[in-house]
Amino acid sequence: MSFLKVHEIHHTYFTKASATTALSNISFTVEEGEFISLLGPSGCGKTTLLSIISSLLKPTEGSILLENKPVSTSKNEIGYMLQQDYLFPWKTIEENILLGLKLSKRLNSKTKTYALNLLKQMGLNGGVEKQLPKQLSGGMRQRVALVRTLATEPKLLMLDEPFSALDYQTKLKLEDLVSQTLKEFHKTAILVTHDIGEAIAMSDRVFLMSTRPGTIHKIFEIPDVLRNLSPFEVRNHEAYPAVFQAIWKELESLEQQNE
Ligand SMILES: Nc1ncnc2c1ncn2[C@@H]1O[C@H](COP(=O)(O)OP(=O)(O)OP(=O)(O)O)[C@@H](O)[C@H]1O
Repeated sequence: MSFLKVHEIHHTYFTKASATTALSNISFTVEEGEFISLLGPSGCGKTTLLSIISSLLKPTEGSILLENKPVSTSKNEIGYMLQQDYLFPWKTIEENILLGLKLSKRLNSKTKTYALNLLKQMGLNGGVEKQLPKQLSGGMRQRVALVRTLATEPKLLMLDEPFSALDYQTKLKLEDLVSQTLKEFHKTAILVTHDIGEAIAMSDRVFLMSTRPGTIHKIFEIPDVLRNLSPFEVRNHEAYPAVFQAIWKELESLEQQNE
């Protein structure tokens, strides 16, 4: 049994005047604890696919199974980390990270301690929990967003360009932190990114998507020597440039086909 099974997904957006086929014939499986990235040109359907996997959007055809069952939106099975942190500005950091637990009626002293400990583990201590989001830097706010995501202990994490609004140095540091945390908690994650380096540095496999309609064009297995390193170490490893070149070449040829 696969942890996540994406089976023959096909999706067309219909409007009164037109029909756009966003995804065609998408099938793959993801194992528990695996980290995969979706990489591809703009408009290849990455966001549509994430929405379908999280059951926020019903596909025209096909099915999604998480541990052999359809995904339930009510059970907090999926956690999100997005480009914007979406923290409530008028709520303290503590209130923000406990919100998911509160809404799902699972807030008790045990889950609260768990969330507050996660905050410390992310290096956010010294009274940060009593502060408001505007008092924190962009990188700190994304760390809070990660805590809020992990606090409800989701089975599957969706990371939709979570680092793209950050400066380069913060982004590299946060990639390391997220990667290390997800490995420690043995979390399964799907990352959407436009950054080839980030995809290689964080993933076990990189799915390259093509456009019109969106399909999985090619799957790149990241070599074993890079797998147990931190994203920062991966970027500096001698095996990294060859993987980068291979994906770059394939992406270029896809873009040429679209011109
Ligand atoms: N609500 C919608 N109605 C009609 N067409 C849509 C809708 N949402 C997306 N599309 C179309 O479906 C295709 C895939 O869009 P999607 O946003 O999933 O791509 P993406 O890979 O996430 O793009 P980007 O990298 O630019 O964020 C595009 O051609 C887009 O124009």
